[in-house]
Amino acid sequence: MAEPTDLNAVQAQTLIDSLPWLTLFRGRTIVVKFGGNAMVDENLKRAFAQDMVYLHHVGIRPIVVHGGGPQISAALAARGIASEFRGGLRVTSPEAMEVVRDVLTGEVSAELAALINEHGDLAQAVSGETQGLFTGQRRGTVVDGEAVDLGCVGEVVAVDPTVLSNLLDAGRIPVVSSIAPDGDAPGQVLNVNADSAAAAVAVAVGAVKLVVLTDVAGLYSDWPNRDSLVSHITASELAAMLPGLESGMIPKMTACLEAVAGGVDKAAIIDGRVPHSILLEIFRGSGVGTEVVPDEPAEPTGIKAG
Ligand SMILES: Nc1ncnc2c1ncn2[C@@H]1O[C@H](COP(=O)(O)OP(=O)(O)O)[C@@H](O)[C@H]1O
Ligand SMILES: CC(=O)N[C@@H](CCC(=O)OP(=O)(O)O)C(=O)O
Repeated sequence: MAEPTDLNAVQAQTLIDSLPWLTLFRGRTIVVKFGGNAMVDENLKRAFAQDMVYLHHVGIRPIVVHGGGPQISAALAARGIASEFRGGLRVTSPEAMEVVRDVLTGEVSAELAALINEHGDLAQAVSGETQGLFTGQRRGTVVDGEAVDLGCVGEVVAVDPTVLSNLLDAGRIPVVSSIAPDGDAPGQVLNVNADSAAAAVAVAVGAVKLVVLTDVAGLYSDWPNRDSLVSHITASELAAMLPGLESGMIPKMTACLEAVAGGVDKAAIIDGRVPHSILLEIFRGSGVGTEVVPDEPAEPTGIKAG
């Protein structure tokens, strides 16, 4: 009988190394945010769909929340509408809102669900408008101390996770787009940043982890130099760093903070340009990008360190 080759041994070790993580995450819900910038490459989209199917088949309950910033900007440009971002959020006129909704729910969600469904009838696209999933509220932002009106932009102020838990219980993979009905103006919808929507979902379903795939390796403390990647940061360290962050990292890191503050064990920003990076994030002890964890719990009263 042939001796196992080194490659065989490495492959077997890789599988067995995932055992503790399979045990830990089996039956648990993980929310995965797939950013629009990581979504521009066909092969990456296909690899992402495979990863979601893999997680599903090993007994993890993935929920996908997707972005689509570059896709929305392209669709607006095709209609002669310029894109403007303030504090990482798109200024959204009522006319632009129609395009945002069409792109996110009509194109991006449908495409991601179809890619997953090439592996079986698994994915179901839903938006914040589906069965009362999200209730939104208009929000502006503050840039350089000045209040900025963003138009039809909102945040998720309430989540009814029933539609998501029903889908998960039925063995499906929900694919969520970040459109929310305006709770204060019936009939109107709001454009919600997808990182922020993903955090709201993660908290509402009691997810064990929020993983955000983007087009950088993680959070750099020396942006834009990219010499020092932050691999591990606590909630209070991140809160102190937030006011100095720029553009797309503002909503992303705010979302990580909201997720861990809301009871999610860990939020991770990882490089969506690396195929299957999410499998490394989930099935390896050390993360692959930036992990955000809650502050260390205070030492229980009455017990002294030895
Ligand atoms: N400190 C930072 N570390 C890493 N990326 C940063 C930082 N500050 C700003 N960025 C920018 O944030 C971008 C990611 O946000 P965004 O473009 O909204 O991505 P996504 O489509 O994945 O949500 C990066 O491509 C980078 O240009
Ligand atoms: C209010 C706001 O900025 N909404 C985002 C929604 C899509 C999104 O968040 O996409 P990414 O994850 O690819 O950035 C937008 O209009 O671009």
